[in-house]
Amino acid sequence: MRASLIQIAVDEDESVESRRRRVASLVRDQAGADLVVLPELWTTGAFAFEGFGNEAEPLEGPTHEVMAKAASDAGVWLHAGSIPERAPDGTLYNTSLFFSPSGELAASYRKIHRFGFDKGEAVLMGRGEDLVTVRLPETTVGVATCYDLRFPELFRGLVDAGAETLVIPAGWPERRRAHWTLLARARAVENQAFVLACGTAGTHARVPQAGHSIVVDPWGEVLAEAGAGEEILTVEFDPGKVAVTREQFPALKDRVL
Ligand SMILES: O=C(O)CCC(=O)C(=O)O
Repeated sequence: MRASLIQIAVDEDESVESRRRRVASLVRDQAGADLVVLPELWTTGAFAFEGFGNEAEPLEGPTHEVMAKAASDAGVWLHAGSIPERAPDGTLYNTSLFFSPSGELAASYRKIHRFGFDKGEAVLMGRGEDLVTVRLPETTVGVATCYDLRFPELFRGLVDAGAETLVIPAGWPERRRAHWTLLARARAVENQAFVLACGTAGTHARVPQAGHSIVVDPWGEVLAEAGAGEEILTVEFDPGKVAVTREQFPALKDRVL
């Protein structure tokens, strides 16, 4: 299976509209991949809080339209990262969109753990409630977003729902880059699953982004890791390795809680 993680630079000198066009073109360039992954809140920037309200869109808004077409043009499964979604009741959510190769919205996921403690996303956005998995021909994907990476129980829930590949878009800051790579490996090892974690590059709202998108196999080996700048990280992996790892080292069967 071939996956491309598009680590976009999210800087303030590019408009949302032109970034959407640019990213759609990068997605189309990935024709031939099975799965393409974009980062969290790449239209606004994960730390550009004022943009959440200004740029919020309905689930089937402009990003949905452009990304559905890009997925079908490229013929790929597309985890289109997340958007600031405005729900019909006015609540904002950090919502991921997952398209099939025909451009259908196969799933959406509202981020469960909102970041910021008593500010930012944690107060501006509503909390998602549902775990989401998506069945691809080669693997079952479980989705999570950025700060969710710190909450192992969410990933256990995804594994219980059948997840073998964990896809995690993020806008992780450079300041805590060591946590990002450590936690990505930890989630892979403890769940005996592939982890595909796609971050952003650039600087917005004075927060330099970590980049360093990473793909980890079920044994915890890093298959590929990006640098700090804009980059497309492409990796081939065998989804069958999940079943082999879980059979040869059946630690998941020893869970007692
Ligand atoms: O947990 C972290 O250190 C970063 C989380 C974050 O930036 C986010 O969820 O947007």
